[in-house]
Amino acid sequence: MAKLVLIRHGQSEWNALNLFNGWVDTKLSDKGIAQAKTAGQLLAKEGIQFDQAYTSVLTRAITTLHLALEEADQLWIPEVKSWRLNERHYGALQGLNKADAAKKWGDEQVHQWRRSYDVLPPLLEEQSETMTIDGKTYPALDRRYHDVPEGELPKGENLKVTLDRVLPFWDSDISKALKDGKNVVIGAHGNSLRALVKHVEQISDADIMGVEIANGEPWVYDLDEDLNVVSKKILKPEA
Ligand SMILES: O=C(O)[C@H](O)COP(=O)(O)O
Repeated sequence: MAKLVLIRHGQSEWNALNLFNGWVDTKLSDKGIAQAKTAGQLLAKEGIQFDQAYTSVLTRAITTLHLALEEADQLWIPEVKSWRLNERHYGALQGLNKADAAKKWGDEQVHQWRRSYDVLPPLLEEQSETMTIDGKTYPALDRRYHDVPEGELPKGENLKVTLDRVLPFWDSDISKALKDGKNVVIGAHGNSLRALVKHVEQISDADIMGVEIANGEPWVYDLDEDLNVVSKKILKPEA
């Protein structure tokens, strides 16, 4: 039996502004920092001893993982970062305000882009290394992606495409650690984690639309040796 803990990053600066984030490398807001620390306290209270951590190459997930592990006194555990755990690439929606997008394209269209399994967002015409919004420049598709296989650098992804690029890393690294009985923590993103949850819980394409993962609330699974879910709970801060 092994434990798998999924933590969506705390609120990012762009979550706070209600902007589509995707692969743009924004930082945690003050609220996000507090949520990450609370996640660590919740994990410490559960007494979970981790063996291995995984995270994306985006600052908001890495910082959340580190703050949570520090609170749980386990910042020392081995850690692997992979672009395959990045947020879903939101294509040409990145940097747009979600409410403005709903006014322009309609609530239903935006809901499909955000929650459906296989509807692609409008794609980027070209990839750029930075993204500037309200006079602030953020890293986007920069040198950290030099190891992405040719043709795989996304211009926009739905959940299906996200799952397709998360799975090779699940198979090569994460599932192996779990099968070795290691307790694993993954610090990642709303949609890369929804993709993993779909796979782990074998959720249908239709039902995954209703799955939401809140910022900074750890999802804790007990998995058997075939990685079937034995139990699951979501740790929530006291109201
Ligand atoms: O990329 C983003 O904007 C968020 O991290 C996830 O956004 P969503 O809830 O619109 O999928």
